[in-house]
Amino acid sequence: TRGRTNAGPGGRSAGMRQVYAYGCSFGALAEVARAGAGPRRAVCDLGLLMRAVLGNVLARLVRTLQPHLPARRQRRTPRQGSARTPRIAPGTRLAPPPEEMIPHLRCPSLEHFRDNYLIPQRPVVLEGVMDHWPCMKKWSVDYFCQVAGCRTVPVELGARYTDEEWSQQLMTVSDFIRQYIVDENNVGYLAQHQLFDQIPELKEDISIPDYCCLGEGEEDDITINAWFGPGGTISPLHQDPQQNFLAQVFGRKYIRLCSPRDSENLYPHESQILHNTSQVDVEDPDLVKFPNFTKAAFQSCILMPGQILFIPVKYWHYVRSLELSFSVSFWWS
Ligand SMILES: O=C(O)CCC(=O)C(=O)O
Ligand SMILES: [Fe+2]
Repeated sequence: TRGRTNAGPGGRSAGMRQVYAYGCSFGALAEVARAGAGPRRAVCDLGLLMRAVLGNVLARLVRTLQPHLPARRQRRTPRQGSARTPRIAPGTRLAPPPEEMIPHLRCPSLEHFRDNYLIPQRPVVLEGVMDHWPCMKKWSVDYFCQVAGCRTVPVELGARYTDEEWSQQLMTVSDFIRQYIVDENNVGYLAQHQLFDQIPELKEDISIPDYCCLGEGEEDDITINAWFGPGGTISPLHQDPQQNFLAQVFGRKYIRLCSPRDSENLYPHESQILHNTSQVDVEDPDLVKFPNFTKAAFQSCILMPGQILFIPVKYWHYVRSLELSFSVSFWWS
């Protein structure tokens, strides 16, 4: 979850979803009704959407209240001008942390994946696992218009969910496509949405990876999210509480990972809501403000169509789409 609401990026966490759900249900209902969906679908969309959009209201609430709350002890960020502020000559170029390649593997056996990646909690890119999923041939912008055009979905507006101007809006899939996919001047992200519960027809085009059976949880408890957007969407560096298979259907994504063992070098936000999100802009880090960021060890990849990235529990991840992209994530335990 991101600054989003389940456990993902800041805007995306469990508590936020709840508060948001209570606070926004009337607004969501009005939106859905306005969108003109049939009454049964509208009720179904509403339940799903409340979970997705609520994070927004809570985030705003926190931002509004934060200046009025007593100052917290700053553990990680040295105060400007304090003795601990690093002395760096103006113009000195600070080196960002180096990146290592994430290993790639073709259809490993269940045992091999379990012993070498799941148990030691190491990321890996799996190839050849989703080649035969129908989505690989079927899915396109036109197809989504046909199958889901009139359905209402939550869309994130603004570069990052951590930005002041970030917001979420409910709109139909066809409006989203018209405004943010066809028109390349705007960035909108249909992010972290349980589209496959909303539109079961689309679920037939994907499969739950067999490796999920290595977890202790039930298959029914796996959360499947859709991530659909143009090039340039960014999920800031964050961690989620479950194992994740991030499956890339079309488009490429640049992804950087960092172990939870490095959390102290990543300067998580101090607020409860964004505690799973780093304050550092991974691709343009302020190393004066966040000097220990250089100590963090990163692994990265460009996730290509047909590849599935295993992100272990609580592993930090940063994601930027390089072009029109559709990913499906499976959060499992
Ligand atoms: O693809 C993205 O933008 C973010 C995906 C993510 O954070 C997740 O699957 O947990
Ligand atoms: Fe995530």
